[in-house]
Amino acid sequence: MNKAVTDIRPVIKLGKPVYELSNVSKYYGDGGVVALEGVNLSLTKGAFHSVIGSSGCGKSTLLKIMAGLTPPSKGRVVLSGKPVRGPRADIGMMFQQATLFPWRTTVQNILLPVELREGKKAAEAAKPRALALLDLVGLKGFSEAYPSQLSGGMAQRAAICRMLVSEPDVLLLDEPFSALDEITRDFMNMELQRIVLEREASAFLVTHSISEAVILSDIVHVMSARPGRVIRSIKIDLPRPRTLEMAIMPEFGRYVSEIRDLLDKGAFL
Ligand SMILES: Nc1ncnc2c1ncn2[C@@H]1O[C@H](COP(=O)(O)OP(=O)(O)OP(=O)(O)O)[C@@H](O)[C@H]1O
Repeated sequence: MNKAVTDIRPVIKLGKPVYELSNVSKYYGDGGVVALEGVNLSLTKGAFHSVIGSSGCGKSTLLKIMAGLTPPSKGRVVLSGKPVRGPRADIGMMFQQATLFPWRTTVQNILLPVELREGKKAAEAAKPRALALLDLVGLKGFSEAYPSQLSGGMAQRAAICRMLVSEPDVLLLDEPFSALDEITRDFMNMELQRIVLEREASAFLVTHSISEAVILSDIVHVMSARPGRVIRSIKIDLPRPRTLEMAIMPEFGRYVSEIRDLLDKGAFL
């Protein structure tokens, strides 16, 4: 048996914990599908965390539980000292597809969460913030454009604005750029890093890509195959801001092989 896998280390803490998951399990149906079993995670304030694991190991389930979209069958999820029992304004989410409503303009799409939560007046008041966010993501001048007039990368930038408009402390990202071509995806990842650093937000990214996890994260959590558990949390000691050129550094290569080794062997034990 691979020694690294049996050596389950406690999660490395970088700063103040903002999210705490204790012993979280999730069973689907009448308990026939054990998606997660005893997951313990601690996310630190202002840090970029990612979770990687084989297909079906429970990554999206974990994210949905963290977002309050589905309850855990067992265990506790606490964010900023308060249990997560449903969607909250301090949690921002982004998925693989931008899912913008085609009949709303870009800015109307961005303001939708505010409108749904606080009404039309509050959404109108938040418009300058939405326009500033469009500027931040390089979409200045596209506020009145409809989704059909945006490219895939532009639509995902608009989705970033929609996630940020409520000024969440935590960003939960479920493979947000995996539908984009590689060049756009690399670029968007660097943009994401810039935004997260600028806003001092905490981020949690679900990804299938080892290099994406390493280039973006302070900590990479490796999950076992179903039922998913966090088998190892690896601190990535590369300087910030990260650049795509860092992928040729020997340390980068070492992190990638360590994670690949865990996924090849340990994650399937
Ligand atoms: N609503 C549901 N009802 C029943 N089973 C479910 C449900 N959602 C997920 N599952 C099961 O739970 C397990 C974990 O699914 P999940 O989508 O969380 O995995 P994942 O790691 O995100 O997968 P992928 O990497 O392929 O997207 C899978 O076996 C899946 O079939």
